[in-house]
Amino acid sequence: MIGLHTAEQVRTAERALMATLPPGTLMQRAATGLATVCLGLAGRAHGLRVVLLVGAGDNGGDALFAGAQLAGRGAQVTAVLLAPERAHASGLTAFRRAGGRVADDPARSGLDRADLVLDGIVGIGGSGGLRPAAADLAGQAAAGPGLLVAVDLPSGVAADTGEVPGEVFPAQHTVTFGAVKPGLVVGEGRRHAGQVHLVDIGLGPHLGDPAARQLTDADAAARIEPPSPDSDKYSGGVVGVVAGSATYPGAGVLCTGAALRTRPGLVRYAGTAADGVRASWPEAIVTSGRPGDAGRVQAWVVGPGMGTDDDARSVLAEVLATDLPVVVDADGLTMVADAPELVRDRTAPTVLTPHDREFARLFTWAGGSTGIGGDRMAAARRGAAELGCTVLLKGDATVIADAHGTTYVNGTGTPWLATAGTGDVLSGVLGAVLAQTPVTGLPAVEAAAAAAHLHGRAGQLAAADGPLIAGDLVRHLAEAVGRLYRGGAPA
Ligand SMILES: NC(=O)C1=CN([C@@H]2O[C@H](COP(=O)(O)OP(=O)(O)OC[C@H]3O[C@@H](n4cnc5c(N)ncnc54)[C@H](O)[C@@H]3O)[C@@H](O)[C@H]2O)[C@@H](O)CC1
Ligand SMILES: Nc1ncnc2c1ncn2[C@@H]1O[C@H](COP(=O)(O)OP(=O)(O)O)[C@@H](O)[C@H]1O
Ligand SMILES: [K+]
Repeated sequence: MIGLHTAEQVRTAERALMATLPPGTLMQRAATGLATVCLGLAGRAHGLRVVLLVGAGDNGGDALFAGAQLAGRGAQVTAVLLAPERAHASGLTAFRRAGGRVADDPARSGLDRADLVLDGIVGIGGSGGLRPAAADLAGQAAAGPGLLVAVDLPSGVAADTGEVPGEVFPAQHTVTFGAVKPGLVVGEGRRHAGQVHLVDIGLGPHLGDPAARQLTDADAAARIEPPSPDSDKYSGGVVGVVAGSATYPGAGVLCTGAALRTRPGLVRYAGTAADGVRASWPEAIVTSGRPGDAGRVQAWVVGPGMGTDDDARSVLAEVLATDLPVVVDADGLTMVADAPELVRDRTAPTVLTPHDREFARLFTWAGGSTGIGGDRMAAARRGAAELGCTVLLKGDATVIADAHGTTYVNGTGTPWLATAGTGDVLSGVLGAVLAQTPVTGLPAVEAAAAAAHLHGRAGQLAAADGPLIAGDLVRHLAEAVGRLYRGGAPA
């Protein structure tokens, strides 16, 4: 499990640890980790042209000490000081002593021919959009040829939320210290962090509970129960699917297929796309009747492509009136927006899986001029609390939150998933994981996080050779599940 810790949580842990160590120890650990990652990325030190962008705080101190180490290994290192009189004093002394050069004029920093640029402008001490001089340097770095490495956090990204209120240093790599900050993996910040390298500076015992979490492959595997020798087709949990329509059977086919491929015990389908579903999936038990005619299930998926007419509304109400876990997606969400009490009054778990437009329709405060806003974790938590459910807010970093504030940020996937029908597949995967929860006892928020993780991995596999369509995702689910269980080993 990867814990995501806010700036305040990191500072609290740092204070506790620093009290036990000689002054400067943590910064030395951070700088040594940073220099080590940089050497690994560059593959050499001698002759390497490095430019440090140095702000007035400890983030700049990290850059200066790391720059000193690189200079000591033969790199040609130039520091651009944003506030020369406030630059980290001992960092600057060490840097000069190691042969580093301070640029007299930011315009002649060498950013136009650097091999490597370290962004030490601002770290967890930042607030608001980058100030003009810092924004200008970030822009020059982005325009130049150097590999862009952010120190702790790309300058311009809000550590706790991933909001980017102005200009930003567009990092290709971020070397972060002590703990991964949410802003590196969620919202817009994720798009500017590049590959994240976590340097252990010893904070672990002092960190406490994270503000949010991200599952690893092993975590996801542990949350999707494989069959055992005493299993039968019912013991993995039976999934019920209400999706698609006579005119548009596709959503029913994709959703049913995804549920089957995730955990093929038994999947029941009830709805007007029955003929199409039966033709595609002879393994499913299919009725064209109402959910009540389908037989017993342990979880329902309701909504994708089912329409929003009076019949659809009454079917949705029937499913939500059960005492079973329910995933509500797509058209189901549109109908819940008109009748939120259907969800609010439930005692069994409900998982809503909106994309941004559906989210804005569901929650009036999010539908205003500012929309969801830049803090996607806060938005998902607020929506979940308002309806007493779990909200899975889709995006390039899907956020899952429940009414207690427990939050996960998904770390898998690919932009190729932005294609029609992939959401229908996600709801089928989620239905299958949720149907196990009466046996596994897994909270719905964890089931949803595991489903999003698996869905993203299937997307990565399906996109390995080029563009994917939603059907490819269903076809790659079995391999994705198998890889999770085998720890990612190739098939
Ligand atoms: N506290 C510790 O023990 C450790 C801290 N470390 C480093 O220290 C950093 C935090 O240092 P600080 O608390 O000094 O804060 P920062 O260095 O992150 O930022 C403070 C400086 O940035 C400026 N600044 C703030 N917002 C800005 C904006 N929007 N545009 C331009 N400049 C802005 C401020 O005027 C101030 O000079 C961490 O991110 C990490 O890199 C590491 O050395 C590990 C140990
Ligand atoms: N740019 C992106 N990068 C990664 N994943 C994405 C991106 N855009 C969408 N996705 C994922 O693709 C899926 C799309 O779902 P959805 O919008 O409901 O599509 P549909 O309704 O057509 O099935 C979600 O799982 C979402 O997280
Ligand atoms: K930085």
